[in-house]
Amino acid sequence: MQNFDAIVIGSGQGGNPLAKKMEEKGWKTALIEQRFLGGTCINDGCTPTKAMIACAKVAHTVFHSKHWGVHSHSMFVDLPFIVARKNNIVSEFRGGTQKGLASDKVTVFMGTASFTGNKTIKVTGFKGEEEILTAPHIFINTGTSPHIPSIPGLEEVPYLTSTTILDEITVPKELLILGGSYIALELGQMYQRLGSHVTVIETGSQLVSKEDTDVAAVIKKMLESEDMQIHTGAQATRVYRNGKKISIDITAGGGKDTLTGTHLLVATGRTPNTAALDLKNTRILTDEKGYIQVNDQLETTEPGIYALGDVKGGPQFTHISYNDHLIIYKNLFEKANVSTRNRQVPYCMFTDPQLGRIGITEKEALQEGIPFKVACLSMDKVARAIETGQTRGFMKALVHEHTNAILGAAIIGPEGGEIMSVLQMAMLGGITATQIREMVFAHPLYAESLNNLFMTLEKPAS
Ligand SMILES: Cc1cc2nc3c(=O)[nH]c(=O)nc-3n(C[C@H](O)[C@H](O)[C@H](O)COP(=O)(O)OP(=O)(O)OC[C@H]3O[C@@H](n4cnc5c(N)ncnc54)[C@H](O)[C@@H]3O)c2cc1C
Ligand SMILES: NC(=O)c1ccc[n+]([C@@H]2O[C@H](COP(=O)([O-])OP(=O)(O)OC[C@H]3O[C@@H](n4cnc5c(N)ncnc54)[C@H](O)[C@@H]3O)[C@@H](O)[C@H]2O)c1
Repeated sequence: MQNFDAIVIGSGQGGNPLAKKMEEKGWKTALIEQRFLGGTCINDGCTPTKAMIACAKVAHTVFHSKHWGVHSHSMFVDLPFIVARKNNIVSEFRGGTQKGLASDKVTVFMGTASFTGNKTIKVTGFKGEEEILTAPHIFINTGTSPHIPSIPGLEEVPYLTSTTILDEITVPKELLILGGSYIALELGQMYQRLGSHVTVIETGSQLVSKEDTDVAAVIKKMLESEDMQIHTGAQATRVYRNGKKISIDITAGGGKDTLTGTHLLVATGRTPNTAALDLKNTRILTDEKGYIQVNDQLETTEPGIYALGDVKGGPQFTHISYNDHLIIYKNLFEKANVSTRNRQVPYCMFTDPQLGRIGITEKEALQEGIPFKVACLSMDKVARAIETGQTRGFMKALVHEHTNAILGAAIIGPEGGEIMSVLQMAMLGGITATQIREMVFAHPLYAESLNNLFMTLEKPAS
């Protein structure tokens, strides 16, 4: 048995910085990882997808270059090169994580962690070798994996997930995608731009179900304008091999249809990595889906054991996992009293154009009975967007009816995530819509149009 002051399970976006900081503070810290250092974000999530999405944008720009008066006569997509470029970036980031942990002298165990008691953990290495570790403080950062829905026949066809598809070196000719949210739309548009014919099948009545209907409608229109086929309100009832292809029977709008493609990507959400942890040997409780229950300071139902990142449920983003580690660290080492309550949750869907989001939606404001007004500006009224030839999308902000405080925003447009961050900062600092309407921005930035966005509160844009 090896004794530590702290054990971190999972090399995720919260676990790595927390392990390093605890070691720096003199706590002897172990970190256990069963796959790759760096977790989902670096190895299967943000880094590889955003690296490949950048290539798809170049392909799209070259393919449509005549809109900018530039003619390119021959172009082809070199997917093996794109995948190799992505792998190099991933390796570099993974190597950086490894170096960082080593330089801070965190003891890394490669293997799968499971609890044998409340504060004892067994690590099973890749060759079956076992180590027992114990510590008074344990931090679970084991993340999530692709959720595979139970649809008749799905297990009999060779489906792809967001992890496996990224290593395909041939562009799928016809790509069927189950799901119509972040992963489905980012990867769907990416493969469409790289040369696939993409069909999205979403059970919900709209894409990106959490967003307002006008936001979802604009995203659907934008993707359809790139020839993606989108079926919403569609229930997949059966999946089967059809010669060399895969077919899916769907019911939608009271009718039936069969969709066929060469490949199938399942992007229907994530499931928490808690099964292997053997939590039954502890007093840690999970919810019905397996997510670990925590209080607003991220402590589980077992004192001294915390959960951070996706495995605790709630918004699943890298920056939230990172912020979780700050909450835990500050409370433990700086005697702070910070929590997840009222934390800002910004996010950006990296379609092109992007969807940048912060604060509440119109749907939520109505549910909560908050008096609000809506500022809305189409991207084809934004000078910078007209100049760069990227006029799809719109800016929308919810403003408090009486105080003019900004309650939330959705920016669909070029650099939508960056523009959203300007509003996020305003929300944090209590800067009102009136102040932004009159603020001096550099011309001609996209953000400059925040002046015009808030002018629409007095006079809607024509
Ligand atoms: C395709 C895709 C794209 C994404 N894009 C974005 C994006 O653009 N922006 C964004 O903010 N978020 C994005 N996300 C979400 C983001 O990746 C996660 O929210 C983020 O990685 C946080 O993860 P985490 O810290 O909870 O743990 P993770 O990064 O998931 O790490 C958990 C680690 O724990 C290990 N582990 C699990 N069980 C055990 C065990 N029993 N023993 C030892 N080790 C174990 C796993 O192998 C893994 O390495 C994306 C996700 C996906 C799948
Ligand atoms: N840019 C980003 O920040 C980014 C990018 C990718 C992923 N992520 C994170 O990863 C997580 C997972 O993303 P995701 O898109 O897989 O999941 P999600 O949970 O956001 O969406 C899953 C979608 O699949 C649909 N669905 C469920 N079962 C279905 C079925 N049988 N057939 C068809 N559709 C079905 C749901 O209605 C839902 O719209 C998200 O929570 C997100 O936070 C973030």
